[in-house]
Amino acid sequence: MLRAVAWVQRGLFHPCAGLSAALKSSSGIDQKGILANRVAMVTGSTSGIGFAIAWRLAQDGAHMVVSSWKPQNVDRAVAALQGEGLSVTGTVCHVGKAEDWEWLVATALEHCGGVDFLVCNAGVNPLVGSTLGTSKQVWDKILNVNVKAPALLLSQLLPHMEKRGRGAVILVSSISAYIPHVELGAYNISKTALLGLMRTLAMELAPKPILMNCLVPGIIKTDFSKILHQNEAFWNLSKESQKVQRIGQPEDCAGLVSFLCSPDASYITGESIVVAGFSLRL
Ligand SMILES: NC(=O)c1ccc[n+]([C@@H]2O[C@H](COP(=O)([O-])OP(=O)(O)OC[C@H]3O[C@@H](n4cnc5c(N)ncnc54)[C@H](O)[C@@H]3O)[C@@H](O)[C@H]2O)c1
Repeated sequence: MLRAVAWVQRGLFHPCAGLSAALKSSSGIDQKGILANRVAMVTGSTSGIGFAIAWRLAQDGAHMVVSSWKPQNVDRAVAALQGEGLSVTGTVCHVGKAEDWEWLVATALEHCGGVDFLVCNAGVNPLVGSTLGTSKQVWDKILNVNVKAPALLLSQLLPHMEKRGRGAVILVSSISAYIPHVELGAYNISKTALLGLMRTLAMELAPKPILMNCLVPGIIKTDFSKILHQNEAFWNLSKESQKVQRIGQPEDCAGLVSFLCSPDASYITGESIVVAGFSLRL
């Protein structure tokens, strides 16, 4: 199986040994798996949930566009996927910066031929504290990265996605949209807004071949959630409502995203699917 990697930097294009092959593999040659011949873009995909998703989609045959705001992390993620013989293009993108997501879209179009699946995973929470004590600066950061960036990135990408036929967008929300974590107010609100964004776009995009769904993770063991999963009192309390008696792993989220991108999910849109070891309906 031909697999390839390219590492693309803004203003400085590094055609490493695999680039021409990356173009070939993104156009479908030698790719195998349920997502073969498709291109998937995951934001914030150099660690945690985003990386697990990128890994899984690549294992399932997609050519991956991985990105994050730190070049060294992109480098590491690309090398890890490449080490498994998977097909990947990596570039730096801070999703809160318009010039970065414009570059991300241009890179995917030029070097991968387009995008079929967009997973808006990058998210921030710079604040632990009172909601009404949140500064304008913090509100701006949280809403820019967590809510506006997915909408604006998709608005750039959508015309190109439609042209390629069936596509899927998955927004990564959070269980805190349903059960707000105390002291994470602005973050909770941003993740609730993502549910609204998904539902609205599912309606607006219904005539197009693009499916819109939300992944809603519970507590998943990553650097991002350290503040929660390393807090013994919090975890003991969580276990009481948690049905599956273990903390979630990033990989627990990845299979669902692969399914939502697969032809088996072609009649599913407008859904928010909780991956939390419990159900809000129980
Ligand atoms: N871990 C959890 O318990 C949990 C629960 C619910 C929702 N989530 C959501 O899942 C998503 C991923 O979180 P994670 O736990 O994997 O965190 P993580 O810290 O392990 O990974 C976050 C990734 O996003 C990247 N990133 C951060 N800010 C960025 C920016 N401005 N532009 C581009 N990339 C950026 C980081 O470099 C990293 O690759 C987030 O949206 C988070 O809100 C996480």
